[in-house]
Amino acid sequence: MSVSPDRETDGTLVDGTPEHAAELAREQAYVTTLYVKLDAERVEAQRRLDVTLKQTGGTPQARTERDVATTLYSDRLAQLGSVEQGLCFGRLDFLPEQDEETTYIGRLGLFDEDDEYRPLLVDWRAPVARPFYLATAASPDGVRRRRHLRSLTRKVTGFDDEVLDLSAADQGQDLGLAGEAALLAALERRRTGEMSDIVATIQAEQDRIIRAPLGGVMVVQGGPGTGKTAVALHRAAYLLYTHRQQLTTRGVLVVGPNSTFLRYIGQVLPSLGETGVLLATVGQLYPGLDADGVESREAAEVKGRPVMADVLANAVRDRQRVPEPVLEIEYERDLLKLDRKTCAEARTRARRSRRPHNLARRLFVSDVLDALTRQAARKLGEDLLDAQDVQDIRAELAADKGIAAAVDSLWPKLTPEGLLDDLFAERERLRSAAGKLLSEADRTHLESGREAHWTPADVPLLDELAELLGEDDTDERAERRRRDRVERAYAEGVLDILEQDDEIVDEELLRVSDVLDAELFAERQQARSELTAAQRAAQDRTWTFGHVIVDEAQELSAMDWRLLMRRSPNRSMTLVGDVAQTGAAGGARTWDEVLSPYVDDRWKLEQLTVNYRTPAEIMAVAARVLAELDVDLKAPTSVRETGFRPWAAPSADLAADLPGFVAGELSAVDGGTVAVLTPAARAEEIRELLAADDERVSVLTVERAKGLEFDSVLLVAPDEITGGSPRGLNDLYVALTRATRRLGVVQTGDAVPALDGLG
Ligand SMILES: Nc1ncnc2c1ncn2[C@@H]1O[C@H](COP(=O)(O)OP(=O)(O)OP(=O)(O)O)[C@@H](O)[C@H]1O
Repeated sequence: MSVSPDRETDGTLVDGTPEHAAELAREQAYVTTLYVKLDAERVEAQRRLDVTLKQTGGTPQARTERDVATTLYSDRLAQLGSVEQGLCFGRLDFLPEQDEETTYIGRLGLFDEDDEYRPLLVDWRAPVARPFYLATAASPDGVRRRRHLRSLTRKVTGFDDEVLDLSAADQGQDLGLAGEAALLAALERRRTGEMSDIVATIQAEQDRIIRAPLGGVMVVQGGPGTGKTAVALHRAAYLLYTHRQQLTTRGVLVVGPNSTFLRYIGQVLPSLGETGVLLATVGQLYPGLDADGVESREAAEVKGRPVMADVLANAVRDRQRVPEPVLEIEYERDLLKLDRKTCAEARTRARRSRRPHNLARRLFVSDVLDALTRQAARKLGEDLLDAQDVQDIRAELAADKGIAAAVDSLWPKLTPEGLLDDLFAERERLRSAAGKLLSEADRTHLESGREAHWTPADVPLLDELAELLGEDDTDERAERRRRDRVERAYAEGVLDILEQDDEIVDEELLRVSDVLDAELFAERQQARSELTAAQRAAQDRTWTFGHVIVDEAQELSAMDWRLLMRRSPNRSMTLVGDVAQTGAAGGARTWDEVLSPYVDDRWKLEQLTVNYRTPAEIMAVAARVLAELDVDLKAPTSVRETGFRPWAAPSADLAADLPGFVAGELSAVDGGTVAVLTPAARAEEIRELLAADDERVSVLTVERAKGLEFDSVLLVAPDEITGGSPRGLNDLYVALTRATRRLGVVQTGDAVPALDGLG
């Protein structure tokens, strides 16, 4: 290669030189054409939507066509709107022998219709984009150069090149990073309180997880800051792109630990053009409730134990009673009697049906009515009655309020909420249902933690009860089946019409026949009532998702897992977490323990090893805590150093000292975010202390800070954090690893040995 002042020795252009400026101008020109194309697509999608919306009336077929087209164009418009920022962020140039054209990579695919649909921009999720994330100097996959484009609004502000030849193979590749300059720039930026997407800088170990096959259970274990949350969300976007057919109708569920966390990650998927994902906490997975009540750690732990499934099953059985010894019922100025034996037989038959309580009730009621009818008939003189008379008597008995009340007292209709409320409120009921399954102390926790609000740990119990109780919706279902038949016949006709109409099916969108058969179509049409799959799923407890992603999965209890497994009967799941960060008393110690009841050993473990968040200086402190937790656990390797050493300071008077520490950190992070992490018992006091309304400062317990990150972290009273729970050291580890730049420890009490040596 000839030596040029415009070039580094590896052939990359030197910033500030004329050749660099010329190249930047060429990239700007190309990116400008992409935005012109994007604008044209928007105009066209809007035009088609307007035309569609203007159509009114017509046959049912015409209305259906219109609804399909409206949804397609609205989705398309939303997608085109979401990719404005950083539309194109990468470029691949291939080795001459590859005979491949230069490829530009971005947030969605754009094609040139006038040139045989030549790709102008390749969606990051498309297979051809893969070398952008995977190619390395040692294994270049035909790639000669990878370029990261930097931009601000529609202006290209710069680019970073990597030439993938072997002479570069050992440079800065210890961690196998791709696009190191772009990556470090992304990591250095100030945090805003909302997570950003990482499409431009996904690393190879992350890419393999994002693009793993849809089926089966995959666990992604990784230390703090290794990008588990980022990977989980990008995986959702990838799966929706690659398996749209399967996933748009059933939807994707992403479960997070609390609402603060969901707000933090809420913008990532929309920024990737995906809106059809349901983000929820376990506490939100029981329709009609947003269970955010607070209770003691002990009560939550007991509620999460697997034996609670048996306790609840017993509680339901306890409500299926028989008279002791006879129940007398007044009927038409006479007395009918229900004896223990008759009722016990009816109960056995109903239980043996294995139907849920409210459905088995029909059998019980029917047997009891038969017995009462026989009695009433005998009194009237059996010989005088024909079959119709007997049937009439039965119908009258069935309609009698006194008899209904008597039957109810033996086998009542129950709701999950009513039953759980009674169970925790009435000592005797709980004692009977728990038997030896819970100790007296356990029961006291359940009784004493009663609040007006349902708590997150109540939700899996309510869900379990909903399964045990069932809902007697026989009449509704018959009506639904009738509607289904009509809709399906109708859908077959509509599919034919759509197939023939190119106006309706945009080339960039999926062809209707690719994604729908008549059955699916009918299913969608039913739901067409303006709701997305995610919205419908949120209202339907029995909804099963196409894929379930769980973040901070280590925190879930055994009962939470039972609920989630019901939502994913096909076991298509991605579970991300870190067993070293488990804070919940009933959370996971090992993944095997969590999963073996459901999938035995048929699950796959993937690991993430590089920490993108926490600088090496802070990670060195956290690693000491981790070693104390378990010598076999290895902390992830930090991708960068900041040169800033974490500090510790004693404080005998927090009220006097803390505001000053916070102000110091705020100015040090220059517009960034500061978190004050506190033991739960001090949270209120500290919130009052720092009452000044600065949205850059958050006061959080470690539990609430899980999964979040801040430019600076001030950790108050670490000794109270470690001493505050049986998993105190895990909590300390979580707290230390929330910082992206700075860490300060404010000691109010005893020193914590693992933190010795902080300056
Ligand atoms: N490839 C990447 N490019 C740019 N930023 C990244 C990349 N991977 C991760 N990050 C950033 O690193 C930070 C940590 O990522 P994330 O929160 O997903 O980690 P985590 O493993 O879920 O952490 P924790 O276990 O502490 O919750 C985030 O700011 C994320 O955007």
